[in-house]
Amino acid sequence: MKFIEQLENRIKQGRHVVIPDIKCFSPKEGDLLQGRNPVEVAKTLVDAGAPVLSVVTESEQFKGSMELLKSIAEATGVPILRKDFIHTREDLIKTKEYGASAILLMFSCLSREELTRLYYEALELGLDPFVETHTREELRYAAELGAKLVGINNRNILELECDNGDVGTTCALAGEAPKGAILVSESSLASPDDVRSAIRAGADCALVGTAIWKAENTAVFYQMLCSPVSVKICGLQRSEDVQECMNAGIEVLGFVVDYPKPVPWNLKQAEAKDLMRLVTPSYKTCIVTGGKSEDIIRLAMELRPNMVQLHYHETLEDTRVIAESLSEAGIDTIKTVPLGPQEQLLQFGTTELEDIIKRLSETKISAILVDSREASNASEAGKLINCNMFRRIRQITNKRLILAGGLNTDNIADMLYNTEAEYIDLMTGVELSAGVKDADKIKAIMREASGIARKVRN
Ligand SMILES: O=P(O)(O)OC[C@@H](O)[C@@H](O)c1c[nH]c2ccccc12
Repeated sequence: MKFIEQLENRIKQGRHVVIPDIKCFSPKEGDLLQGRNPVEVAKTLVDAGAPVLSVVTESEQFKGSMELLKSIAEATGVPILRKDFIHTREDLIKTKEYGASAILLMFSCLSREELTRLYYEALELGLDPFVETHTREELRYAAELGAKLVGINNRNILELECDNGDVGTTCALAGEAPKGAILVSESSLASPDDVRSAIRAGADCALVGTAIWKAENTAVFYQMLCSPVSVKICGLQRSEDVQECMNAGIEVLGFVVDYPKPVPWNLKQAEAKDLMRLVTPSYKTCIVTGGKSEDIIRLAMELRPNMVQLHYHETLEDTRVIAESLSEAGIDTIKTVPLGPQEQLLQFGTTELEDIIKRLSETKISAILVDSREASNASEAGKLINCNMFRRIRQITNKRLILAGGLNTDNIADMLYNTEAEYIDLMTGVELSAGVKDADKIKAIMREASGIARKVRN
């Protein structure tokens, strides 16, 4: 039970547990190695914290091998799941001989009788059976079998990863998973947010292959996948700070552009463009702006960020129009909710926070940012928001909720503990002076956000 035990121990520690899939080739994406040695990549992932590994040994479609399994088992020493199309007892014996601790058994290519027989033979040989499902019925059968380690493949493996399955499969099926089993969401997970969605839906861990192989920095990307909290750093103005954020695993890099009021972080469109060009695809860009809807939409179309944050006097109607138009272009909209009564009246015609949140939730925005800093005090040092209020807001919306305003290295641990925020946004709290970020502070924030030093709630 080495594989299961190792996973269980890690799940208890409160970080998101991600099983990296060592996969040389994807029928959909082609060569994933790009000249790298898979054994070295496996070592990098274990050094980055991977508690276990999965190795695809299937040779025709995925270009794996048993020798690869053996080399990785020897080089890393962590428990390994062998992924292949397993049919016979001999396959199991060989799996054990080559150093794996767990074996994949798939409903998609085994009858129930075959799977049941192999399940018990695996146990007898001291291998942890990993039962892979894709439907409700298969999950029900996994429960009847008493499986302790159950995967939901988000894709239909018989289509060799070419179908459009996504984390939605896990969200739809997780409720049906056998109680007490470790539930793994596998395939198609591309970002830390996909991992969070799978875990929010009820998975205990995620198995990620392709996305890890496509990332520019394997270790940093792996750590981002394991971070329960997503960090956004705003007000970037210098190329070295953009680089520091990426090195530290900051998920969202924010640029204040054409803000209608003078603030020290403001960039011109061309300056923002140059900085945003440095951001590689594992990270997301956000422009923070405000003003007239048409200007905001035009700016977004020029700069093509992943998201636009409306942080000025935009009304509910402006927000609706902007979010609608940006979502068609694949750009997410974040709206900052004003906390002062005057701004609330101006933008939403009411001072009832609950109403404001409900109305915003009906628009196409993807996230609501709760910030003590608003248009009237945009350049002052932020003060902390009320944690109870933040938690209350979360009860009334399904939108992502971003915590912002006055967060810094001194208060981050308490604020994360008291709000249970999954998305946080910092600006002045990681600065030496306006627009100059401090790499050490950024790293300290990441340590807290990734759960390494997190207080655990009982
Ligand atoms: O690369 P992805 O989309 O993260 O998927 C990994 C893994 O789930 C997938 O490779 C897989 C799932 N089940 C399998 C069975 C055999 C071979 C491969 C697989």
